[in-house]
Amino acid sequence: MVKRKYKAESKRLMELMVNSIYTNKEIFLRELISNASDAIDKMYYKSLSDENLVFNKDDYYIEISFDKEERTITVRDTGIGMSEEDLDENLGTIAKSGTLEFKNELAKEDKTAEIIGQFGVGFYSSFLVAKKVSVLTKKYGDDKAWLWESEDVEGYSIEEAEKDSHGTEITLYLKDNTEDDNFDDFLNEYRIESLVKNYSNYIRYPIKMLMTKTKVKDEEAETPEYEEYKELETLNSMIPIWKKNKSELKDEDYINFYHDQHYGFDNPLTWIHINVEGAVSYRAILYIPEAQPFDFRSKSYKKGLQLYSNGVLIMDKCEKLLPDSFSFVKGVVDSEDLSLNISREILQEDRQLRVIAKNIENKIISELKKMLKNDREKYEKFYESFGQTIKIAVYESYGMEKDKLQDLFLFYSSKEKKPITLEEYFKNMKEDQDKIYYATGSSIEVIDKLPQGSGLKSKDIEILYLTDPIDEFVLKVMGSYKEKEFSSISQELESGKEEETKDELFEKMKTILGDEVVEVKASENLGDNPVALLSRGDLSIEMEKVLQYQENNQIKAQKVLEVNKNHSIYKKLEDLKDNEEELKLYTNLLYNQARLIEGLPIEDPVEYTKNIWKLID
Ligand SMILES: Nc1ncnc2c1ncn2[C@@H]1O[C@H](COP(=O)(O)OP(=O)(O)OP(=O)(O)O)[C@@H](O)[C@H]1O
Repeated sequence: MVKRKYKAESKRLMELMVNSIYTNKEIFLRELISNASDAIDKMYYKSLSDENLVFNKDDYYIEISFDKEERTITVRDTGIGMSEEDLDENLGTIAKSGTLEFKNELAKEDKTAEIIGQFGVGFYSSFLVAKKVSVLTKKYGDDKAWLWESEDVEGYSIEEAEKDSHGTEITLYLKDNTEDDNFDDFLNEYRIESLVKNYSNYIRYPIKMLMTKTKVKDEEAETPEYEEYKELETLNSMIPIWKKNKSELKDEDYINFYHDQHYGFDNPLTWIHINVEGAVSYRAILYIPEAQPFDFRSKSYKKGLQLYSNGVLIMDKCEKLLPDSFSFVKGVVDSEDLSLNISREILQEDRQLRVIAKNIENKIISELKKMLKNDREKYEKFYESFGQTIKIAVYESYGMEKDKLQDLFLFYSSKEKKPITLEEYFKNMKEDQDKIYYATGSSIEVIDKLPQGSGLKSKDIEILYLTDPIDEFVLKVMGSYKEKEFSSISQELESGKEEETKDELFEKMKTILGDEVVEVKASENLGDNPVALLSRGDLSIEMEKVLQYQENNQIKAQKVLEVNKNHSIYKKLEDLKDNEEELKLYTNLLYNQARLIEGLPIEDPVEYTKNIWKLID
């Protein structure tokens, strides 16, 4: 059987490839610059084994220029260049990467190179914006130079040409403007500058361009006149801050980088500079902002870190690098070990990314714990801004994130009169105490006066005051801390236990209140308060409020009205037991007052007020 080769309509294939791989036309410049950088790298690696070649840094750079009249953009490098054969092989064959071969050769000698190219397609992205591309090139060590040209992706030509020194000069003849695309946009020095800074800022070699400047024409003149002149400027900053050693960097370097990258208008509260070498190597700088980003609470806020591979920006917001609990963290990650997909836009597979994300999460947690231990004030400031985000993450994971994050929580303590951690509460627990008590309400002051807390306080038991509406939901999904169950002071202790002897008074009060309460009963824990409202079962009164507010849900907590038998008001009720009208009046009043204490609305405020007037009168 004769084996036949596939045939392909190369023009069609090329068009398909170019237009389907890249979603963003502007990346053509990133690809040409990356190729130029690889070509200079090859000179560098050559110099390591070639005695005759001295790698003088100043001789190696990339230069971009454009011609508005001709509508061309040129990217020139002083790299290794290409021979006629190289041109034919590398630019004449789709998906052939001379650079990958070079990297593989180095690998055979156990050398690694931070080289960018690997797929053998980047060059063709030129055709996203150009109708014609010409490549003038001379290989290092060769006498002859060559001109490769291709128009409308329809084949290419190679002819001998003139060029003084080694390197490559690629000229793009821009496509005609269309209704959708204005290619002339690229013929603007500020546009090019911003593309370089965005995608190629950390290419190791200088990327230069003539930039327009102004100066005063005549210093002596009374009214100064300005004139324009051009100056060759390096557009990229080359060495990224995250590749420098920590010891080289001052606080202000980190703070400046935070502002330069527009991570926030505030100053960072702290930062973590990571350099991991291992199965997956990466470097990162992570910032914890001082204040919430201005759009943090809006739907348009997107979490994520900037992701670089070998100094080339791959993604501006890589969501997968950050868990929801730390969605406020800003920063950058750079790794050589990522498997990029061909467009360098998304990642081929997630394994490396998952390893990095896990590692980053652990680093953030340990940094926060360190802050909690060493700089409590700073931590409290952090927690004020972002504590809720961490709590929501625990709640939304149905408690799965609990073990990881629970020691980052702070809640106000009734005893310490300041926020404490769960661990601190745990350590302070009484020997026979088997529950972690909490109380909920709109503010510390309000909670502090809740009658339900009196009993515990008299026994010197600490209570956590929860003022954030999410708090109780979080504790409910957590269930316990170090095997100590969370227990609300507003939750009935022994739910629904039938009393041995039925209390006639309480029965009557229950009848008056109807479905508003499930029971009226006596309590020993109300201190000097006559009544209090407690909840039975899982849904607390605080949760009822949040749910009604959030979801306009009519779901209600089962309420129990507890009455303090040691209070004089109880005695009064006893006396009124057989006076139906008076008992109704007082029962309703006391119930509504208990509702008010809990922050619940009164169903009929007019009736309630009139009843009080009746008593005053
Ligand atoms: N400026 C240049 N100087 C020298 N060789 C170059 C230059 N540009 C391209 N080449 C050669 O052409 C090959 C193909 O380039 P192309 O950009 O298509 O792919 P790549 O850079 O290898 O991989 P990737 O698609 O990942 O960018 C390169 O591997 C390199 O051998």
